[in-house]
Amino acid sequence: MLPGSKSLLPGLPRLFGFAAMSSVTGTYELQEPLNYRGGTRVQPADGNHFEEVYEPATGRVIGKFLCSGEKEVNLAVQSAQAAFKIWSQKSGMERSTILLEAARIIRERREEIAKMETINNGKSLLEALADIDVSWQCVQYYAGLAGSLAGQHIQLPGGSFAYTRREPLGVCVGIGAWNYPFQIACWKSAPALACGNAMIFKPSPFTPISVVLLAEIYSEAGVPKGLFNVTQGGAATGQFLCHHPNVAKVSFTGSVPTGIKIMEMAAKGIKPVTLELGGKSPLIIFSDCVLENAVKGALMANFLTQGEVCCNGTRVFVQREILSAFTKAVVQQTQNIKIGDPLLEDTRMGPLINRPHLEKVLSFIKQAKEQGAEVLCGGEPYVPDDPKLQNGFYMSPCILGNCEDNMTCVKEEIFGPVMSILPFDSEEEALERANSTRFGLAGGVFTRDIQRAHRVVAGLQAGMCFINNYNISPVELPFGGYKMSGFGRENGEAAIGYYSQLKTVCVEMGDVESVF
Ligand SMILES: NC(=O)c1ccc[n+]([C@@H]2O[C@H](COP(=O)([O-])OP(=O)(O)OC[C@H]3O[C@@H](n4cnc5c(N)ncnc54)[C@H](O)[C@@H]3O)[C@@H](O)[C@H]2O)c1
Ligand SMILES: C[N+](C)(C)CCCC=O
Repeated sequence: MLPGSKSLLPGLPRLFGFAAMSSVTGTYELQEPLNYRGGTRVQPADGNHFEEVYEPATGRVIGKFLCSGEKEVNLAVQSAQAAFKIWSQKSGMERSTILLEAARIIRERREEIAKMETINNGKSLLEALADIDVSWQCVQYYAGLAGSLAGQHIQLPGGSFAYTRREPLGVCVGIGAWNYPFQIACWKSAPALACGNAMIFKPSPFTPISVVLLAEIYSEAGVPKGLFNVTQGGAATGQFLCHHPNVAKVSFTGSVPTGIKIMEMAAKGIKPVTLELGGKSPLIIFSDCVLENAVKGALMANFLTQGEVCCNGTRVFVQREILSAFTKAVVQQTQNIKIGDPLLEDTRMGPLINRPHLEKVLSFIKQAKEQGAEVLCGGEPYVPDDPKLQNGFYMSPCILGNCEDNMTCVKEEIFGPVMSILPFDSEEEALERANSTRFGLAGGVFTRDIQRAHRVVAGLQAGMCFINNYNISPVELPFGGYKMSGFGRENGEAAIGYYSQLKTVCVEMGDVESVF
């Protein structure tokens, strides 16, 4: 277990029993079709253009796929509708049995899935394994809830009564981002399927591979053919899905600008949406914290998955009395992060997702310098020694000092390994500055003062708050944003409400009293 990690990234302790795996970086070639429909991998029935798939560690193109067109989307919806008829008639316990089997298979195949995730996304194998553990735990958690989904019984005068039924919505669409490809698909599909829905999932075109493994696993576990389909493509494919009249709900994870478009499309069909969007979250470190934990927390808040994490605490507010000690320690530990081949066990930071994104992150750093920030470490392209990695999309993790609230690096989501340090003096000041953003996904506080800790998180305008830790994600906890970071919740019991609808049945036990 990582020191102090406790239940951090559940499953991490298992990792250390994991046999050393030699790196196969630079060898994988994509061969099989990536669409999944009717219980099998298929080539799309039509398409608009081809997308290349990259291995970020080497910069190699490992394959390409045809982005699905309207005809393919229609077929996927038809397939899901047929499966929905069967699945929605099953009892919660029947669904639970199948989902438990899916969770078991994911757990059994965790190393293979994690390896695929690392090859396609670039995150370290250590993190990918933890992601896959969170994924099977999520499926297992909703399998556990499936059997007890129930309504209410309400007594009415004269022996009459009413009851409510929790019913599925129908065919739900899940649209995912590229930073947690397999985990996002599980966070959406597990509650959706537990509630009796079917799902069509469209991953990001940057990371199309691992979600097809999930589709195969659901089939192997025994879901009806077509219950979980994968449709590949980018914006155009996503639009066909969102506009489809037989789609009942859209659950989206991605950026704010795309989230706005998703909401507009869903509005046309009065479809409910869940929006898991971006953030620029604050992490407030008080001078009475356990400094060692606060430093570790700041690294966890900024550098998982190369900083490409929606809920990262990238605005690190540090009380002035400990600014110097905190900055020295955090810079030192950041410089020690081992960058390189993400499939090697001791690598802690892999490449960013692709070349344009790397350049975008570097340009944020250039702009930060122009606006007066000081680069305390990193922020440069990084070229590993291994010749096969030399065209990969690596950079050194960056810490910016001398930051001010109005700088672009402090206001905008960078989605890369860039931490901004901001000194503060009082609690009131820190809270006001922390909330001075259009985002509201997450926030954190490090302090030994228990009253202050609860007071500060109560004041934070954010959906996911941490006290004396950051970026842990047990599946029992609801996760989602305030303000422009979205609405709806994933994980926890709360997600059930977003994948089901209540029917009220009013039962008369006497005679009808008519006013006519
Ligand atoms: N809140 C969360 O849980 C969470 C989790 C992960 C990532 N994110 C956010 O995601 C962003 C990074 O991911 P990204 O670059 O993949 O985001 P993105 O918005 O560019 O794309 C997300 C998904 O939407 C699809 N898409 C794009 N345009 C579309 C359209 N017009 N109609 C339908 N679908 C469309 C993409 O193909 C992709 O599958 C960051 O802002 C990050 O904070 C949020
Ligand atoms: C697993 N984490 C680190 C909480 C990230 C959740 C998904 C956000 O990008």
